[in-house]
Amino acid sequence: MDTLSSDSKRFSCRLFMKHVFYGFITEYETQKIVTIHSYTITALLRFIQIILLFYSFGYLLIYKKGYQYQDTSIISSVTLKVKGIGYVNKGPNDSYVFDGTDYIIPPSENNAIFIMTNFIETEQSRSTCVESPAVPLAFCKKDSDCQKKPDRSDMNGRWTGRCSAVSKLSENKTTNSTQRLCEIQGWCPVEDDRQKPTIIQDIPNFTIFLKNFMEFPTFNVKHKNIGENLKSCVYDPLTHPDCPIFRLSYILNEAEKNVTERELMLLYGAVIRVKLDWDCNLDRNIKSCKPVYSFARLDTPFHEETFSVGFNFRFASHWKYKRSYRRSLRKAYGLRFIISVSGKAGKFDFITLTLNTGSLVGIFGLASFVCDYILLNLSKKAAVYREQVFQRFRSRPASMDQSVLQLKPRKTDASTIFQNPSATEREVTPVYHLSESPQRIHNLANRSLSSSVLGQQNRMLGFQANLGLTNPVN
Ligand SMILES: Nc1ncnc2c1ncn2[C@@H]1O[C@H](COP(=O)(O)OP(=O)(O)OP(=O)(O)O)[C@@H](O)[C@H]1O
Repeated sequence: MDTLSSDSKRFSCRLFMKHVFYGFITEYETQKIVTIHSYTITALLRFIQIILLFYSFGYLLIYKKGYQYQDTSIISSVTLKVKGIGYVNKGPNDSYVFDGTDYIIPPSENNAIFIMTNFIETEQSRSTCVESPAVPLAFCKKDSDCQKKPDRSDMNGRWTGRCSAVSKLSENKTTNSTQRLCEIQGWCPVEDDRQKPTIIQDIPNFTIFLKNFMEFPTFNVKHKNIGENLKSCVYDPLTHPDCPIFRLSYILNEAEKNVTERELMLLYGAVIRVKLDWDCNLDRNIKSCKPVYSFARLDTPFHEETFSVGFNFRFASHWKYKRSYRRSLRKAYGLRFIISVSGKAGKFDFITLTLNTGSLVGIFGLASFVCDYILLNLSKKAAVYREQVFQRFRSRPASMDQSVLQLKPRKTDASTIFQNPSATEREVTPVYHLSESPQRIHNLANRSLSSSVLGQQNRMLGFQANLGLTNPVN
């Protein structure tokens, strides 16, 4: 039984493949125009056509400039210059002034700039001193505690093996107590980053000049973000949208909306992304092409981060005083700006226009496809419409078909569905050779006609018909 059914499946598969193959080489399909008077389907067709017209020609071709060859490769160079005078209050009548050379570290970077907003400074010389209480291994009671201590990466020098007493100010800085810490040999005194930070004032009023030169190599077009006859200005989206000089307060506001976060950014540092986005229509004058500036914060907000907040690093300036080496160590917190430039340029191109128009015409044909599908499969009179739309025409005379009916079934014979669209399995007629005896032809015919193979074949053809490919079988 199983063998029989698997044989029949294989047979039906083979028949189907043969049918498809013979159809492919022997059946030519041509269009037939059928006019159907239906308000509903015509209204639907026009509605879809209007939508597709707006989408394909309005949106894709005109708004998205489907007539242009577009390219996103861009070569660019950015230089940044910050101006502004900051100051640090040391006491009631004591303040230090900081200019660009002091707070920009290093003086020049590629597509980035760091502005120091806060720092901890420690004057040091090479000697021995107690380790910082921030190092957990530093605490001791006697010298022997400091001997054979392991070396750790967070240490500020090398253990000398001595335990020294130092005075310690309480949290509220009112009482003095002593604590014992292991001594180290290194740059002394060690930095204590728990001390009061030195915040540089007036930073939000600084201005930053973003100078960008760029080229679209595909079109051999060069451009810059500085307009002609540009006078001293500061960017404002309404009054000076073309000015490339930005106030830091504007950038900070754009990058971070929360006031507390902004204050913490100045205290602990942050990373800000500045993006220049060019979108140039080269069919117009290149001078009318302006970049769009956008600013966003790249580091994690302080209320979300616990392990490492902000942005900081250390650097030192060295000098020699009375034959001994000295240095000023600075732990610098600040704003790091990363500049990225992206761009797109488009120019009219006849080949692109031709190719895109072809695609758009194809999209436009979707309207008829949808309506045909509804008409032939979902509408009440689908069967009637199908009968009118699909037609099989045989160029051979009917007599020839009759004679062929007398022939023996060949292995290659596929069943044929005749013109009647409501043909059932029983109307599917195989072809026979005359050489067979009438009894054998009768037996063969009965077996072929009742086989599930032809039923399946008809169902497949029905499926094809649903796709609008051939004559359907009900
Ligand atoms: N961050 C800034 N804020 C305000 N103006 C700036 C800034 N950077 C540059 N400028 C001004 O923009 C103009 C062009 O700057 P550019 O650096 O090309 O010229 P410069 O003569 O080298 O500038 P400067 O010597 O003043 O630093 C100059 O007038 C300059 O003073």
